[in-house]
Amino acid sequence: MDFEPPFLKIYNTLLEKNLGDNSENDLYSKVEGSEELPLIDLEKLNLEDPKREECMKEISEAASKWGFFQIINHGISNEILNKMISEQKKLFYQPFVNKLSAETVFNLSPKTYRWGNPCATNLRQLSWSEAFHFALTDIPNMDQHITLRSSLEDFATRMDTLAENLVEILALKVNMKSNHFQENYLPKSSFIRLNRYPPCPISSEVFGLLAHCDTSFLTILYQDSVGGLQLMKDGKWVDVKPNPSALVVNIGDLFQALSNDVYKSIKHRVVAAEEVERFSTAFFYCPFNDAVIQSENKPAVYKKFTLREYRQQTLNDVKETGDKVGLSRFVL
Ligand SMILES: C=C1C[C@]23C[C@@]1(O)CC[C@H]2[C@@]12CC[C@H](O)[C@@](C)(C(=O)O1)[C@H]2[C@@H]3C(=O)O
Ligand SMILES: O=C(O)CCC(=O)C(=O)O
Ligand SMILES: [Fe+2]
Repeated sequence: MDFEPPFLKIYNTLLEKNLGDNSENDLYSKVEGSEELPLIDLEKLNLEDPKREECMKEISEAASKWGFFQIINHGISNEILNKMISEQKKLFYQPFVNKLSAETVFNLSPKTYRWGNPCATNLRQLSWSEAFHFALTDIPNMDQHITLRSSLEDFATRMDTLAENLVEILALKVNMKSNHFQENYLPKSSFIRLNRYPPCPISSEVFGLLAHCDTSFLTILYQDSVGGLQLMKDGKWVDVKPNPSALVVNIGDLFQALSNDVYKSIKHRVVAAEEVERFSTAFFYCPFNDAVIQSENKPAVYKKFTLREYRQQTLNDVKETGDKVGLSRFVL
């Protein structure tokens, strides 16, 4: 199919070198934890205290204990989510050569389309997936993509409001001012990442997406019903089972730093499926690039840094090592 990225061809050298090598072959051996990821009903936020307060507590406890939780009654309609996925499919089903030249062929911003991990140095770092990134600020200019633009706009508007509500609740619980995010981090550099995980003939050898933490304050993810997302909990990989009415929320590196490690940015990855393709859509809630990330708490765990510095460090690390090093680069 001419829309599939040529993973096998490009990964050939690394695969030939490593297939049959057991140290690289036990990729999925540690999977399975029995604990259930918190599922939080946001409907309770519309009720009177103590129900509302209880819900806020559930959110902050999940963010500190798990760094991950699922939400239901989140207010984003199935219509908006389905419309997004159907536009996403249309985009991924374009010929691979056109996706590669998305800047010229589709008149999209540079680096909108990404596939695999061009910097991988070993099997553990290969990723059997492709993605499109859309900065929220670029979406209004997508004149040549009317239906995609409208889906992205609807999705972004709802996700942005939801993310704002969640970060404000989380901020309150670590004694930050209730409008901390509004006052300090506007305009934002939030973006949407459309993910596609093609069927993978060597699914026991490579990941759909290698283990990473997100560079964001908070990420909200919509996943289809295929499954494959796993998160690290107490040293074990735990499946995030698909729930069609839920969205997955996770704390990103920036909120971990801002909360001085109260909230946790947790490693997660996606296991590749052999027979079926999988789609997910992620909203990364981020401040403007020169926003300073610094906790008020003492003693501070991290040096103060700007998002720009953090992104640059990540880029360099990925280029040099194939992997994102992350927050440990900024420990005091
Ligand atoms: C190779 C990589 C690119 C990535 C960092 C990683 O090591 C693994 C996942 C990628 C990801 C996914 C979420 C965000 O889009 C991102 C910016 C991040 O923080 O982790 C990207 C990284 C990237 O594109 O540089
Ligand atoms: O597809 C998923 O379930 C997770 C995607 C993800 O982690 C990301 O886009 O950062
Ligand atoms: Fe992620």
